[in-house]
Amino acid sequence: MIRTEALTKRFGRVTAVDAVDLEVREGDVYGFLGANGSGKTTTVRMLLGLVLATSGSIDVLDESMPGSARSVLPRVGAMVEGPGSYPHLSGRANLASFDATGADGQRRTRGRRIEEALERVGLASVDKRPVRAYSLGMRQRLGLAAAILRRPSLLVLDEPTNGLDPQGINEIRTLLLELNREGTTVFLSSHLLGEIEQMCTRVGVLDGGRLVLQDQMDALRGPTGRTEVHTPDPEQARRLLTTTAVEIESTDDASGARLLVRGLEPADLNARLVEGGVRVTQLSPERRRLEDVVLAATTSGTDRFGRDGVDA
Ligand SMILES: Nc1ncnc2c1ncn2[C@@H]1O[C@H](COP(=O)(O)OP(=O)(O)OP(=O)(O)O)[C@@H](O)[C@H]1O
Repeated sequence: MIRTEALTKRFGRVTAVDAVDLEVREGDVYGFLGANGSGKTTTVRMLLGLVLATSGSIDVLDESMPGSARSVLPRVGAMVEGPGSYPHLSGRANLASFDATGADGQRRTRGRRIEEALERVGLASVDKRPVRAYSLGMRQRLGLAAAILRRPSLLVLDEPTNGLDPQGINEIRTLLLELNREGTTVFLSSHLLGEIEQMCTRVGVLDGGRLVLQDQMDALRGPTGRTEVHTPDPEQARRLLTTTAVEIESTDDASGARLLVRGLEPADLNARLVEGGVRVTQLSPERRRLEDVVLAATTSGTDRFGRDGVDA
């Protein structure tokens, strides 16, 4: 759906985007993760033909950008750096005027599509108030409504949850996952690790303009080789597993303690614990956390990334 090769953008002496090879596949929810200033917005703008690349190539929906912008852009729903709208018009009027521009906004279905888009972003009940009276969250939703108005096969969204409260963030997440299930490929940029970890099937990490990591989320969050066990009997478990490397951490929940066990397959470990009379409330292979993977890949570490909904 999106493929770039050696995509580069220089602003004078600053290399904002440095030889980036993106690969976004059909059906992905692709999370484009990077700290503030790492080059996300510049990349997104190049994908959409809003900024010219210094060098490198871009294919979107199998066509070259920006050369094929006229045929590509009507099939891409986009929201970049805050939604643009006419402040004196209502939300509906904004969507109608947006839909009337460009080749594909079929007039016959416009009214129905506008209502459907407003409904999906949670703005169905908006009245005739002009957009200038909207809260930031409402504007963000309106921007998303514009992006999905033409039922695009690809959505490109730059920080789509910026300015939303936790409930709004949740609603937008749910909406994007729903659209994805219906067949829309979603590419979204974010500086929030938690957001990407929760939603995305594939991740690209930008660090100082370079793509330092790109892989399927499942592969990144692969098993560590340890098994995580929750038990109310940690000391008994430790005695039983004397020949095995065991780390014990206490947890706050009622399950007692969390044990990290290396050197035994989960099934064997489970059998041994049960035979030894150790009560087990939970047992599963430990998986790597996205935060650790990103930390290892980036020079700046993860300090400059926001946690879930909270800026660093
Ligand atoms: N028009 C411009 N002229 C000069 N430098 C620019 C321009 N646009 C971006 N830059 C620089 O390019 C680098 C990347 O910026 P960009 O906005 O793409 O990052 P970002 O990851 O989107 O950050 P943010 O999350 O803060 O928007 C920064 O160092 C920025 O100062």
